[in-house]
Amino acid sequence: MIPVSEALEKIFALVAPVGTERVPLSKAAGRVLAEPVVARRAQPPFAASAMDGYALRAAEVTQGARFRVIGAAPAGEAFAGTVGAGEAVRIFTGAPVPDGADMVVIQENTARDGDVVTITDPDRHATNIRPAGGDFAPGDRMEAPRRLSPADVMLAAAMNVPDLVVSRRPVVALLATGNELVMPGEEPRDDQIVACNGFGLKALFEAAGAEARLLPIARDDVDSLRTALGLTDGADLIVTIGGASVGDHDLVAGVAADLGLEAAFHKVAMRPGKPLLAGRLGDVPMVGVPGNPVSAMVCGHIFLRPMLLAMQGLVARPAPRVTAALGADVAENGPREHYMRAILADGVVTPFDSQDSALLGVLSQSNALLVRPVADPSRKAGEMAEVVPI
Ligand SMILES: Nc1nc2c(c(=O)[nH]1)N[C@H]1C(S)=C(S)[C@@H](COP(=O)(O)OP(=O)(O)OC[C@H]3O[C@@H](n4cnc5c(N)ncnc54)[C@H](O)[C@@H]3O)O[C@H]1N2
Ligand code: MOO
Repeated sequence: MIPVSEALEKIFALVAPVGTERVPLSKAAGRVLAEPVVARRAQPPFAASAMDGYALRAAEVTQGARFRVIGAAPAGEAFAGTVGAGEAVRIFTGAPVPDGADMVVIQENTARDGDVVTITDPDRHATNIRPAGGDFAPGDRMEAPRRLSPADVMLAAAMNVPDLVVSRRPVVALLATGNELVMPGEEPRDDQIVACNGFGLKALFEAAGAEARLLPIARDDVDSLRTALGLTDGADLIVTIGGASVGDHDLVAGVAADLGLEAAFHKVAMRPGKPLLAGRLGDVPMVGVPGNPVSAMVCGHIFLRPMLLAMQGLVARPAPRVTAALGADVAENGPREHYMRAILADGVVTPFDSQDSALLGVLSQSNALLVRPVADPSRKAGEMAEVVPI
């Protein structure tokens, strides 16, 4: 058994960025930007009115001052002339401010009569003009790599860049193994169970930006496993579920070894997740997660998600942690790092009483994993602890 930190290093050593593709803005949200976005123009591209009102000379704004309205500037239609002394241009939000004007008086502070506008409130605390380039200048950059938020996509669009170079989505082949498994919706025999792990992991991987392909369930025999592993062509990562432990029917490590798996490790000092294995099958990294559903998902959060982010060109780093006060006393921990299913709320983390790695209901109610270091002594409520939000 190796420590979690060492296993994670070995996991990162198995992967490299999967390459890039160009996608239109409409498909870019949530993807990892692979090349910087460079602004093709300034924003605003001209000094723009921030309000509906009258463009004129600020120095002339006094109570009751009157201006002759010499034209109009709707958004998208600049007024071509120059605003002189005693003149104003009717202007609307977003329109270019005409030459000669250095202030927009909002229409609520004026009275209009024919082509004359009178100041009714000489409030000069704001010019109501957005300077050219006040947001960004041509050549300004949005740096890569970064996960593109909706606001990032909006910024790229404003920079007049219609498509972006992003990391390809890593393709994950997900292979559940076990004679006891049937697909959801089928009629299980009394001695069978419904395969759920693949669905949880698929959802987790896709939320991390990957594309996950659920392969048909492999039976606990060498031929079935070999066949199933042969269906992983084109995958950037193979993830097997179950059959990772030491029982007579736990064949994954053996079959993968026969197929040429270059093992990185098998067994990690963590709970749950001890039987985790990883290596390289030909050119393709492979990770075998344990069959217990909670173990599979915890390994997903602690190893596979960081791995998939690194494959998309993001910095290879462990699942982010926060600190929180314990909401209950906890007993001393043993020789494996314990990831306890817990609820994190208002800076307090409270683990569930039952931590059996088969309890899907508890996992579903949890929003955090309370991390108990190896050999951590018992702790009192109120002491600080590390937590991985999930
Ligand atoms: N003698 C020992 N027995 C076990 C050890 C050990 O060290 N010595 N380790 C235990 C630990 S810890 C774990 S975790 C499990 C994991 O073992 P496997 O990876 O071999 O998983 P399976 O035996 O195939 O399955 C375990 C459990 O999970 C259910 N399962 C499997 N796949 C799915 C799926 N896709 N969806 C839902 N449920 C699944 C399976 O039916 C079993 O109930 O081993 C311990 N044993
Ligand atoms: O390590 Mo197992 O994953 O406790 O259930």
